[in-house]
Order: sequence, then C-alpha cells, then structure tokens
Amino acid sequence: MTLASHYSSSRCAISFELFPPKTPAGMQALVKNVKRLTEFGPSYFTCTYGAGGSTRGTTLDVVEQVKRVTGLPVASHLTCVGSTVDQLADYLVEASQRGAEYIVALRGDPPKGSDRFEAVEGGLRYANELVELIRQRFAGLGIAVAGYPEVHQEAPDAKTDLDNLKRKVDAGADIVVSQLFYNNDDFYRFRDACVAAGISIPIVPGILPVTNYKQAERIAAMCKAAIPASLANAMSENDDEDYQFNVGVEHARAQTVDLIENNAAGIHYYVLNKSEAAAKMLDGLELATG
Ligand SMILES: NC(=O)C1=CN([C@@H]2O[C@H](COP(=O)(O)OP(=O)(O)OC[C@H]3O[C@@H](n4cnc5c(N)ncnc54)[C@H](O)[C@@H]3O)[C@@H](O)[C@H]2O)C=CC1
Ligand SMILES: Nc1nc(=O)c2c([nH]1)NC[C@@H]1CN(c3ccc(C(=O)N[C@@H](CCC(=O)O)C(=O)O)cc3)CN21
Repeated sequence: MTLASHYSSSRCAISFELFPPKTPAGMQALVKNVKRLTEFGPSYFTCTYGAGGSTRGTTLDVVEQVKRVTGLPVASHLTCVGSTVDQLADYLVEASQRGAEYIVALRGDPPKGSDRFEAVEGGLRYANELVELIRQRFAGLGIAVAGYPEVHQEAPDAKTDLDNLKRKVDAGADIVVSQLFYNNDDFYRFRDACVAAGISIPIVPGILPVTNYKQAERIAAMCKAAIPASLANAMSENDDEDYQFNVGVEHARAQTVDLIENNAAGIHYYVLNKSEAAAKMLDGLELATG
C-alpha cells in the first residue's frame, strides 16, 4: 500500500511512532507493547533516527522486528544530521533492503550541545533536499515530512514556514505529519492554511499523550508545543503519578475524539515505546470519520 492510500478510507488511519531502545530488555518491552498496540488496528509503525540525540544504529533493527511481529508496513525516520549525501543514500539502500517501505524525511535537531543545525561538508541543509534525493533515487519509498501547527522555532514567521513545507511537498512528499500539539485549534488553523497554500496531500495530526507533569514541561520545551494552562494546572495540582497519568491520557483522548469529529484523515501517535497510555486513550473509540 502506498503511504497516502492509508488515508483514503473513511476510517481514521492511526500510526504509532517508536524509538530505538538502548538495551535488549528495552527491545523485549518494545515487542510486547507493539503487540498490544496492534490490537488497535494501526496502518503502520514508524521508528525515529537520532531523535533527541539518541542512537541511530538500531533504527533498522526495530523496523525489522516490528515488521516480523506485526506484518505491517514500517517507516524509518531519517535525518540529515552528520551525514553526507553518499551516507544518506547508503542508509536508504539498507533501509529498502531491510524492509522499510516509507521514510519520514527530516532535517533533524541540532546535535546535543549545539543549538544550531549545521550541514556537514557534502551533506544536506533542509529536509526538502532529502525529499528530492529520495524521490530521484529511491522511487519506491513513500515519504512523510514534518509540519508545524505552532510554526517551527527557527522560522521567522508562519508564512515562511508554510512556504518551506510547500517545498517539501513539491519535492515529492506523500503525507505531512504534524509536530505534536495540545490545542486542536492550532492544528485546524494549520490544516486550513496548508489547503489554502495548495497542499493537497494528507495532513496528519501528531499526538503525544503526556503522562506526568515533568515530562510535559520537557516535551513542551523540546518540541516547542505549548501546554494549555488548563492542562498544566490540572496536572500540577496533584503529585500523584496515577492522577497525572489520567489527566494526560484524558486530554489526549479528548483531542482524539475532537479530531475524528473534525474529519482528521488519520492520527499519528508518539507513543515512546509504551502502550499503557495509548491503550487507555484508544479503548472503545469509534475511529470512523463523518
Ligand atoms: N524525529 C521526529 O519525528 C521529528 C523531528 N522533528 C524535528 O524538527 C526539526 C526540523 O526538521 P524538519 O521539519 O524536517 O526540517 P526542515 O528542513 O523542513 O525545516 C527546518 C527549518 O528550516 C526552514 N526551512 C526549511 N526548508 C528551507 C529552505 N529550503 N530554505 C530556507 N529555510 C528552510 C523551516 O521553516 C524550519 O524553520 C528537526 O529538528 C526535526 O528533527 C520534528 C518533527 C518530528
Ligand atoms: N524537535 C523534535 N525532535 C524530535 O525528535 C521529535 C519532535 N520534535 N517531535 C515529534 C517527536 C517526539 N519525539 C520525542 C518526544 C519525547 C521524547 C522523550 O520524552 N524521551 C524520553 C525517553 C522516553 C521514555 O522512555 O519515556 C527522554 O527522557 O528523552 C523523545 C522523543 C521525537 N520527535
């Protein structure tokens, strides 16, 4: 199935994002959680590459494992950080050989300890260049790119950021997956602006259920996603772990219900290798869209 075609039915297509675990025990836990997540009928999984400065070496191990366990398509993320074009092309060859059907094509975060992205000699500067590379040399791979409902932190304004997103789409992306957000109105405004700018590929909202207050603060800073005062207040008013977990999951569930009502083509969940919060959030939900 092509990447875009997951979004052509009247069912809201869901996908789950994983990251490469650092230990064998982490991989075992991941497999167990992936099996549980499969019960919710995802269309595909994705696995990050160097997210938050993490290891890159094992992304394709996760791709292979998850394919084997679920039989579903799996996307590998790929960033331009620290790689020349030749190294990126080598990775794409290996990713194809090891069964990745789709690539989430990103520029990537600046490496740990630096606050600015710098392309390496012989490397790429922006994600649209990576999309071009994939389209020209790996025609069979589906491509997802990132979009920013609250505007990317390095972009001078929303219009410029949207022009840059359009470059990635025009270079051949199949879908846009949004940066995580906690206020659906930000997403609807972004989706409308994309459509007005002539972007006609699926625009998929990305949701991360926060499960404790500290994590919420960390993620808000890393992803530049504002936590609404109501959610921050509700979470911070009680130190109890279960209480905070429930508040975070309930917020994500309410976002999900509202997105389905507003005809989201699909939803991408940043599940961080866990299944507890996702299961609680999705349990019993009707994913058919109006
Ligand atoms: N690992 C993951 O799943 C995700 C990671 N991210 C991170 O978000 C960051 C940005 O990545 P991408 O969105 O892929 O990068 P990008 O290259 O599309 O955009 C990066 C910045 O450069 C600007 N820009 C883009 N193309 C440009 C061009 N041709 N000329 C001038 N300016 C341009 C954009 O407006 C933006 O401010 C990275 O830090 C990425 O790792 C974002 C979402 C998901
Ligand atoms: N700028 C940016 N970089 C990214 O890598 C990124 C985004 N945005 N947005 C979408 C997803 C979300 N990502 C995330 C989000 C949270 C953690 C995180 O909290 N990691 C924990 C460990 C995970 C756990 O075991 O719970 C950490 O402490 O780093 C990691 C990646 C990766 N992606």
